Amino acid sequence: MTTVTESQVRADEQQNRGCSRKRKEDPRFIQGKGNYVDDIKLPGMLHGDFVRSPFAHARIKSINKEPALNHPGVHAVLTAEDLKPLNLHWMPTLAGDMQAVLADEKVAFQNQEVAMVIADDRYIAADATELVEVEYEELPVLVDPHHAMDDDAPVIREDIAGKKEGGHGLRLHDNHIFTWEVGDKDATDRVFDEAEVTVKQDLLYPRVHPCPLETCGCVASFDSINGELTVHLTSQAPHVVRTVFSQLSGIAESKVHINSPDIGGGFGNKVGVYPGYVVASVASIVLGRPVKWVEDRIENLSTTAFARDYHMTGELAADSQGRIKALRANVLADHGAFDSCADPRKWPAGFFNICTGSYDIPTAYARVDGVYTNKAPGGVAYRCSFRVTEASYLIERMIDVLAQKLDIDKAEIRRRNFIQPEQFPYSTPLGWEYDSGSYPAALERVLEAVDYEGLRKEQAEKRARGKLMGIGISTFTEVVGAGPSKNCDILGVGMFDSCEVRVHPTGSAIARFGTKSQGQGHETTYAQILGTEIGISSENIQVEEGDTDTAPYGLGTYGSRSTPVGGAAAARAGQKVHAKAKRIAAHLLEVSEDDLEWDVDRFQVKGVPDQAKTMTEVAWAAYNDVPEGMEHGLEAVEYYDPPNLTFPFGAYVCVVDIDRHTGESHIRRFYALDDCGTRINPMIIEGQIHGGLTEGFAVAMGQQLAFDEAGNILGASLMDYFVPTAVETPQWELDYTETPSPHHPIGAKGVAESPHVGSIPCFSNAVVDAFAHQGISHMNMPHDAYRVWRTIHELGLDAD
Ligand code: PCD
Ligand SMILES: [Cu+]
Repeated sequence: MTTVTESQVRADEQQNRGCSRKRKEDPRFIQGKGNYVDDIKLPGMLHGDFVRSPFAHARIKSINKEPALNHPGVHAVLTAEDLKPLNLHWMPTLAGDMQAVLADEKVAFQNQEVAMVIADDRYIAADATELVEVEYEELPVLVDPHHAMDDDAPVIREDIAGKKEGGHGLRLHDNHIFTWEVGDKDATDRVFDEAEVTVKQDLLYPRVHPCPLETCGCVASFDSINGELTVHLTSQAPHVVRTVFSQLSGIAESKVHINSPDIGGGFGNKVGVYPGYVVASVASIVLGRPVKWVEDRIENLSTTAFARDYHMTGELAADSQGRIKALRANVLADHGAFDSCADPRKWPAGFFNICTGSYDIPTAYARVDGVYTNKAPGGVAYRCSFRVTEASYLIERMIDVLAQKLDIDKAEIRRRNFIQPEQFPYSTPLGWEYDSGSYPAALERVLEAVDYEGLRKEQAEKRARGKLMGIGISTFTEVVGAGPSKNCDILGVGMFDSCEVRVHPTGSAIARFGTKSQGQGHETTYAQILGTEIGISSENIQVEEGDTDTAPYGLGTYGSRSTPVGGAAAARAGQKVHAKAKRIAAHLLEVSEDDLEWDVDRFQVKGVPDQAKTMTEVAWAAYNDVPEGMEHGLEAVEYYDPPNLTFPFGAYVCVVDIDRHTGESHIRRFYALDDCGTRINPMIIEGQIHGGLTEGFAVAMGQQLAFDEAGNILGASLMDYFVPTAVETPQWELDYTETPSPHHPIGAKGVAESPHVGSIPCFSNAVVDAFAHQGISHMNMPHDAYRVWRTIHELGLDAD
């Protein structure tokens, strides 16, 4: 009895896996001691700022740098002409396309980078950008992707005009990028032809932006004596950047040093390589001084990677009982002027083929066509594992559309279609193998928690009185943790991830990873994973990421891959340390390994708990008393290539009251149950879910990057772009179930994106549900007050 309690006390003191311990990184963040790129100041550092195009599509007739060069404090003005001799005026994108680093003879989106002014400080640089005289000849502008493939559409990319092959296969038009098809088209068509019921709906997922609080930036510093390039940069994937920089510049990868310091939010915006990084690096090489480039808010919103812009048509075929027989999805994807979508190389539409969701749909087919338009490039996974948000929106909206058509309750139709727990591992018709899930239980738990029956009764009463109340449900499945390297790579590098851990003589440790936290709390949670495996406290394990000189190679943090891949590497590296420690302990105790048992932080002789060696003792011995033939030291390295992705899921309910005079939505309740398998730090998970739900609320209720007919971006500042504060943000109610991943070493799945992926359709479903009795089955996002009011007004519901 006493020993159990006593080891429990020791386990609690370690604050390892499962403990809601406070975040180790927070003392520095909350005391203003974080170190962000813009905090870095090097001796002799200069500052760059871009001259950007006012037009969305125009030919550059001439550029006159002289007036800017004559301005005091200006050191250089770089244009595409200056980069040409170095062959750096274009750069390859992650999607197999090329992107202009500085506009080469023409511009193809508003605010495109045309020249960089490098000056003594940021203010001089900004002033001097206005002195650079650029003569433009305007060209016809293509804004609407639906007209991209018209015969008379303006050709956006003259550099590849007439090319029949792109980075992802055949091109059908000069503005066409790729067609991506998955599933069985003929079989799907046949099911639709014979189906009792079919529904079809156009769904616009507008262009939005991840909008991290810290914008993108870098400080590039070239050491001409040793030929080494150091770049401090806001990257979610520093090692990939190092490889790209080495390939672009011809500098040996060992002489390229990329360092991502603290990052103030990434959300997918900081995955790609931006022109600013390249031009600042060139400027540093040319001028022999460090050069800093940091975007302002408008530059961030209007030029660095956007997300979504998916113009989708969803179709379901079902029987009269609402059992789905087939799904068909057609998507037109607006990728802007260059295809710099950040997806694993072989996945031009990301993981959009998760669009069959949590449902047992026997037959399916999806097609995505990417096109060029005169908009900024991007296509990043804004809190979503590569187009999963779009997929989840499609299926969660479509199942509601079907429910309304058949007049079946929206919870009931989900019940009738769920993949059942005993069907896992489950193979989907579009190619995934879901590792585990327990969907019906999650839904029932949530319905009970919110008193779903009661809410429906209340809604009926309110409707009778002319009031608008909506109940939204979303029962989504996410796919996170890319990997497996056999089908996921970035520029040819397989998507494994890594952990290196070293236990010091006195029993504390340092661990380094190939991922990169942007606020997620990796310094805490990785330490907790390692702590449990090794048997030392998370407090005594220092976690480092982001410096490519010291961290092992890894593919970075996005797509909620850190826990599924980096976390797995941590667990396995910890297990390797444990195995060696056990041999040392056996040697110290003079017994065979088989006679030892593990208890929280020590090896003890079976049945004789007094004879034990703690990890602190073992660590010391690793440096002075190891068994014969064993190397000294106590460390391990793991490069983990996951056998599959992980499939977290959830069940959400949203209750909204809509004011029929103003169109304003009040989210009265939002109940979110998430299942991410084994939970490492419940408090961090709660924070991640709050963040994801808030960003989901932002997207569904207000975010949009809109353009006018001339391709001018509308509202690219925080005056217009909706970033909810505590004032607008609803109160979240959280819950969980725990279905471990069968293939992850400790059963953990990712969690950070799930609330975003799952909540957006839930908000939409709630808003639409408020109008269901009026025959409305879909409304496009964002559901801001004006747009909702327009629907109310068209229906005449605001009369009196
Ligand atoms: N089971 C479990 C899971 C998880 N966790 C935790 O949580 C977190 C998270 O995780 P994950 O899910 O794995 O993820 P990651 O990878 O780490 O991260 C990423 C994500 O994350 C999120 N979140 C966040 N937060 C913050 N603060 N910030 C940021 O920026 C951010 N971002 C966002 C995004 S967008 Mo993408 O990139 O789009 O794709 S993707 C993303 C960490 O800490 C971890 O550890 C735990 O605990 N448990
Ligand atoms: Cu995505």
